[in-house]
Amino acid sequence: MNTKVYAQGVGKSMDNSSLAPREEEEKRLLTVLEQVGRRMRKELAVLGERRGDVVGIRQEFWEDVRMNFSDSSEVAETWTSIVQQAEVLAERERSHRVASEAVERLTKQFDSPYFARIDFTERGGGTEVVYIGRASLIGEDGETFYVYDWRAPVSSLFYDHEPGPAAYRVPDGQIEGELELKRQFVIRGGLMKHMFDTSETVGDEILQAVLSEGSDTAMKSIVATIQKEQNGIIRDERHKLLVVQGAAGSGKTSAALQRIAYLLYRFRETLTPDQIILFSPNPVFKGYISHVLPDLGEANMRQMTFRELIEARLGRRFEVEDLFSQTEALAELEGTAEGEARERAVKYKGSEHFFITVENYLKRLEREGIQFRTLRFRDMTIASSEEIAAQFYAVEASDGFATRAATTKRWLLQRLKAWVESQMGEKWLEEAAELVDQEDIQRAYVDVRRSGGFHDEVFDDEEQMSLRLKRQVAEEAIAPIAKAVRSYRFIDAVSTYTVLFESRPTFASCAPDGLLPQGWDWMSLRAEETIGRKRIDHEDATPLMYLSEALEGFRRVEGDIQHVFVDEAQDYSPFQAAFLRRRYPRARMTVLGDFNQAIYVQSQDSGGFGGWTRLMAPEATSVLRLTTSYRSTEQIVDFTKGILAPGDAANISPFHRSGEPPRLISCADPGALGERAAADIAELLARGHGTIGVIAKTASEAADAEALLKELLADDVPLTLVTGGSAELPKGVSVLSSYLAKGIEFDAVLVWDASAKRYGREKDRKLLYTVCTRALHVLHVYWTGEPSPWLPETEGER
Ligand SMILES: Nc1ncnc2c1ncn2[C@@H]1O[C@H](COP(=O)(O)OP(=O)(O)OP(=O)(O)O)[C@@H](O)[C@H]1O
Repeated sequence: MNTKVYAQGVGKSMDNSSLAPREEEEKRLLTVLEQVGRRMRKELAVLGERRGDVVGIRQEFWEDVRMNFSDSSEVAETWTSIVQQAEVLAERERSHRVASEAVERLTKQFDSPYFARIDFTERGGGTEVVYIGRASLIGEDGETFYVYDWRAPVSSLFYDHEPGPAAYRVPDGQIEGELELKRQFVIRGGLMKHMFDTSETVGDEILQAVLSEGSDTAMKSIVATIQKEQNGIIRDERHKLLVVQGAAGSGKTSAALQRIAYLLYRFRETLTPDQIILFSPNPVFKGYISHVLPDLGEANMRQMTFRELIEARLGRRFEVEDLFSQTEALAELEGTAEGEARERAVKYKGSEHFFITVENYLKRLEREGIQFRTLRFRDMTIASSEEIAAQFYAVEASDGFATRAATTKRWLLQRLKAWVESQMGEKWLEEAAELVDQEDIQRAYVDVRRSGGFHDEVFDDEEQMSLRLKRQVAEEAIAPIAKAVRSYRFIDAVSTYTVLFESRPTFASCAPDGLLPQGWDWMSLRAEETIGRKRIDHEDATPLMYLSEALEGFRRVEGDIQHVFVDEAQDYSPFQAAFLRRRYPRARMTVLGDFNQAIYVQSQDSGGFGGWTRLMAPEATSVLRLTTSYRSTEQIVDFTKGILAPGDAANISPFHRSGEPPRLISCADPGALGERAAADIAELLARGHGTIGVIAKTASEAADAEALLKELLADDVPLTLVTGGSAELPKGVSVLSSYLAKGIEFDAVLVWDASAKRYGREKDRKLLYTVCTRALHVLHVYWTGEPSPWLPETEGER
């Protein structure tokens, strides 16, 4: 590598003959900062003015509103004046927000306006000097580009090329030429700390420096050090489906977030953050990555866990098992016939075979077979399930489920209305109306007045009042039914689903090979036991959700989403992958995962990835690999590779950053383990490691570990038990389960009890790998009794 270093610091040598470029760059930096300062002054003035406006309007809001409720026309006028005043306030608040965002951006630009410079000579043209930063900076003339946004087409030269012949893509083609110079800067607080000329795509020194820093409780953006292969992922516009297999710590999540920022910039006219959705593994991870986009000056995309999706659809009426509980239940049943049957069911219900079966079943449901719920009030039938079915199936099948369901919904709402009218003479209603309180009578009175009642024929008006009252009472009585109809609950998706496990011929006729899966009888009994009792096994949740959403029509559910990102994709079953594809029919998909971290039974048979790569046509699909692990030191990466089977570890290489070897520590008993870990924690904190993760296998072991450590550590040590409900990663020492550690990282990781008892089975190998790869700088592995057979032999302490 050929690197010129212009200042002491991260680099090794100082090149005195090159001070002139440094002076030149410092001068230029001042010019840019001056521009930033000027813009800042302007925006601050606007901000002050708007703030004043907003405060003023808020204070005087009620003074400027004419309040008069003496009659209905006055009420209307009062209402209009409130609306007007609120609109003025909203408008000022909007421009206040725009100005305050600009000030925020400029503040960041003042700190570090750019991180790179490239000199590019276009073929047949002159040389252009381009500075690249997190955001662009354009002069007041509207023409001078002081800084280009890192996402501008020309900026990709920096990430993709070394000096020499180079090219970059523009929307209508490609621009070719010669990259004359590539320079990197570290600017902090407006001061030039370092400056390098480099011949590598993105110079090693800066990356080294960035990676050696301590980790934080929130993820950082990698904009200044994006690597070429990551840039390929970030800027891909050609493929509808991007599948990234990347080693632990290779920057999959980072690349995904940078890609979202890129897409929001590139398609800013048509794409908004709420049209992008990212599926995260758990709430802790959600919090962990939620600062990256705002830091890049973009609003966050939507983020959710698959669990939240399931809960939203099924959680209100059923107790739905989650993936962790399923995993722990399977572990407990291991070796029993029951355990074997359940594992078979989990794998089958996550398979493509089952997905096709459900799809075929849906085709059949186009003709017949959907189960509907009878609408009933007390013992009166408002619409029977047969009538609803007849209505649903009367709509042309070619209109699709969405239209048929919506038409049926409208019909049912009409039916409810008619039913209310039909009840006017009924005794129950008369009685109920007599019990009505004063407030309701008042409402009926206002209603009658509004519709022009209360004139001379007093008798008639009274009758109208009574009718109104009764109507009101009847409508209130059936309000829950109307609400259920509006949210399509007249379709009984659960019963429709269970038919598949009640009727052999139905299942067999839908299965792609006409066969029942092995263990169908067990699944059938299990469905009766669980679903019949309002409990849903995790393996049934996605198929059920699929059926339920398909019967309402997916377009209605989430038709507007344009990009779906799935992180930790190896944890999804092929069924779930195919489901997401159907759920977001118009979306492009970016899917990132690592088959070496596939720790759940539901996805193990697919090699962790099979389900994703076949979702779209091969020409629309790109499968990429990231093999360099940036997170951990060379010593940790080499060690963790040793946990995997040799074939699986073959494609992982560390980024050359050296650290201390992992420590393997055998302890006499749990008490000794606790004492040793507590002493090590105190030492690691004293050495300045800001985030320490104590990772136990299960949630209950994590709770025990935390209780023990709390006793042993001094009171002022920041120690937190991170649970499934935690939304933020705390500073200091976090104690958590292996499942929650997915996707996040710590300066130091202490693996709590890596004994053969805990991590002894083949299935535990990838889990142990996942846990150990969370470490940036320090890794300690403790156990009692026999160590896990997956721990590699090292020369460390035993
Ligand atoms: N180009 C880069 N420049 C600087 N840091 C990087 C770069 N790529 C990755 N990193 C750092 O490496 C670490 C791991 O990145 P990230 O979490 O995105 O990896 P991952 O592939 O999603 O990991 P895992 O699968 O293990 O969860 C992070 O600290 C990230 O900041």
